[in-house]
Amino acid sequence: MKDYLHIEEVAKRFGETEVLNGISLTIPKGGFVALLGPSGCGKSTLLKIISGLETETAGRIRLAGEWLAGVPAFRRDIGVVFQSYALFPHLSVAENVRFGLDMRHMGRAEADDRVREALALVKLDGLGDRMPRQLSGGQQQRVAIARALAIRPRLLLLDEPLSNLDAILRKSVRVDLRELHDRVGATTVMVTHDQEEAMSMADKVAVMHDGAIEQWGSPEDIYERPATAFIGTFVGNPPASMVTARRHLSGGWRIGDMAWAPDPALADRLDMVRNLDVTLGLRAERIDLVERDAPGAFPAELTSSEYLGGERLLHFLADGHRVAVAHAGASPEIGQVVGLRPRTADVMLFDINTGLRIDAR
Ligand SMILES: Nc1ncnc2c1ncn2[C@@H]1O[C@H](COP(=O)(O)OP(=O)(O)OP(=O)(O)O)[C@@H](O)[C@H]1O
Repeated sequence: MKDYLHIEEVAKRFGETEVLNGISLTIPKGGFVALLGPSGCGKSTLLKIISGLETETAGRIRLAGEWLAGVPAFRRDIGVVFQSYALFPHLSVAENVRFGLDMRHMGRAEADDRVREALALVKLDGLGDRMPRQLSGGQQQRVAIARALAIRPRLLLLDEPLSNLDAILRKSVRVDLRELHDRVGATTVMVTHDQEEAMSMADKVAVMHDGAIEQWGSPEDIYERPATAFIGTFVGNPPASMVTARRHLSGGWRIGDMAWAPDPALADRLDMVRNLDVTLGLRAERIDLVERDAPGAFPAELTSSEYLGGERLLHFLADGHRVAVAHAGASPEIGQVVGLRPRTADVMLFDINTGLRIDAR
């Protein structure tokens, strides 16, 4: 079912404040979608509206063929996992997982089976009698997921599910979560502000900004073809560096006050830009370090260097613009001026005024 979850023009206002302005999304059965955006962009509000904990001001939502308007949260068969896990501290692990089943007045034997099945799914078999405080953070998070899965939800909603875990655990749990999603055939919507999490787990990502979806695409689309400069600076580790190039009246280009002669193929692309100024989006792994006056390069001074194991992330200043470069060879000295040559085909061009990407590569 291609439009298993169908969100149509959903808007939300709190008083005068418009938090969501007409969100539309369609998610197939079995899909794993991430809502990615900075704090305050409205992603949690959208999740709450889907789950029935908030009511939309306008628009409508259909799940598995059923319009949800007026259907209370507990009748939607949606499993929700919040950032804080919200386990009941005075209930055992099994009782926590059972909670939604008791709410649905499920018979004891069937509920016992479901609890056992859900705990096995998250690999916590045998820990049903423990209390939440006797579990690690990662285990508690899995109990919260087991509780959401026990009701065999039509939809699984995850709100920043990994944010309470330490960095190492987060990386392994994100693999576990994705595998679990595939194994149980769930359909999942996850909210996160962490681009790495969104890109590594989801089939499709909705990048949200100021209550709207700025781009909807696969992780590759979002990384390779960001629709706006905002997305370029939000996605990627490190994010793309943004550099303003200015057309010089006597021909050629400048970066700040420095003359820059882009290689001919890039110059052709730049020549199609109508404005005087253009924003170049440069990915750290797609810039070569060369002699300062090598063809196609612009000069930049090394200001700091981070060792990342295997390679370094070098931070340069090019006449006021910060540029990050991933580099595996020997590092220049701090303060040294070298040439940075962006790989022509990988340079992203954005409109200086609107931030929209100019050319389709
Ligand atoms: N009940 C409410 N009443 C008034 N304003 C609210 C309410 N809930 C959320 N907001 C506002 O709506 C905006 C979006 O909030 P939301 O929690 O959806 O953002 P978010 O993208 O999930 O951010 P975060 O990652 O920080 O949770 C914020 O400006 C927030 O202050």
